[in-house]
Amino acid sequence: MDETMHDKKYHPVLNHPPLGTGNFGQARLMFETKTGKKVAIKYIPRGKKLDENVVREIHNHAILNHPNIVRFIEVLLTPTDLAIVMEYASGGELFDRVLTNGRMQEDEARYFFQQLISGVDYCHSKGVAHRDLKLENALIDNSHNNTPRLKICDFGYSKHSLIDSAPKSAVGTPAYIAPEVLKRQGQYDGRAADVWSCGVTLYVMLCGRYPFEDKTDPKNFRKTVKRILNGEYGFPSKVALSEKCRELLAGIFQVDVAKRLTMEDIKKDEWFNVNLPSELFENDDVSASLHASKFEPMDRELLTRIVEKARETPSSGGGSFGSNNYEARKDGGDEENEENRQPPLPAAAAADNNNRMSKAMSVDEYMEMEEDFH
Ligand SMILES: Nc1ncnc2c1ncn2[C@@H]1O[C@H](COP(=O)(O)OP(=O)(O)OP(=O)(O)O)[C@@H](O)[C@H]1O
Repeated sequence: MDETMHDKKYHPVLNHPPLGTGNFGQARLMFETKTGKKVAIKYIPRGKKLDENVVREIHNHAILNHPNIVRFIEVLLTPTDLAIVMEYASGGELFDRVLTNGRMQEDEARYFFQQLISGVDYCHSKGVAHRDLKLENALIDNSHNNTPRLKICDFGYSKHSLIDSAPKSAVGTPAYIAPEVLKRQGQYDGRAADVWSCGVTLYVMLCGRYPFEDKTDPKNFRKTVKRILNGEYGFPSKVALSEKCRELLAGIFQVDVAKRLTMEDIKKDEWFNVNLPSELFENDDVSASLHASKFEPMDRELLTRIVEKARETPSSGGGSFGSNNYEARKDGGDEENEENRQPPLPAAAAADNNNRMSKAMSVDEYMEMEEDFH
């Protein structure tokens, strides 16, 4: 693997702050040198810390090709990082849209929910359960004639039904985790858990807060867990939702997985079908090919070889735009921008970007944090 390839193929957008920083690395906006096209590249520092999550993220993301999923382009190595190259979604996170504009009317929330379901349904049809669906992992792409398009991202917790072991671990983001996942009683169906998280996403768009938080003590994870396990939620008095919309949410928030709506049920739901764009559920591969001009999934063996190489101790020296070089750039003036990037947070619970309940990690980690906290 030629480690200078990255620098030849992509170059940075000058003075652009990082798109964001996750548990594993940092995402940056870059240009494809040949075409001038913008791409998002996620840099994950090389070394032994590159774990199974990263491998799964890459393998599962690489096989997906759908208009409502951020398109995976390729992985490359720099001397310091593993670089995951993806389609760039220019409109930021759906989370920020709710932060900025407040809760949505039913029509707008349905518009995004339909696209979310279209993307998740496609993932499931390819054997992939996402397991960390939330507003922060739903990006907006504004490049289609000013019609915002939802793009699911971050497959770091995803599982493939054939390749990976059946999901057992309680991972995800507390406010969005399904009760059977929280119970930690062995294997669960990742698809049903995704349905639950889609319901939480819809609720947050409509109500501007999380459904299972205790109103008087929203940051108390134990209380939230209890309410999730009991399927206990209500609606803010100021939010007037139609009966059909409430029925859909009630069908999704069924603690008993056997009673919970499936993706098929949601696709037939009356509220869901209002103004449903016909192309959303046409034959997925056909509709995908309409949107993504040519799609050749990166060879699985090559992917595996690159990730294996990335696990080796990084070579010294620079020349790349990996994490080490990024430090140098920060000194060059990005730091201030980076600090100012977050919009001011309103009081509403859904707007709390530092809320521990909106960060993905395992439930055990949360429990430990809670112990320390109390
Ligand atoms: N393709 C993309 N287009 C535009 N912005 C992106 C893209 N991918 C990621 N981002 C932005 O960069 C941020 C960091 O992404 P990243 O996937 O590294 O971490 P994360 O989703 O926050 O968390 P983690 O991977 O640790 O669960 C995201 O929150 C998102 O706002």
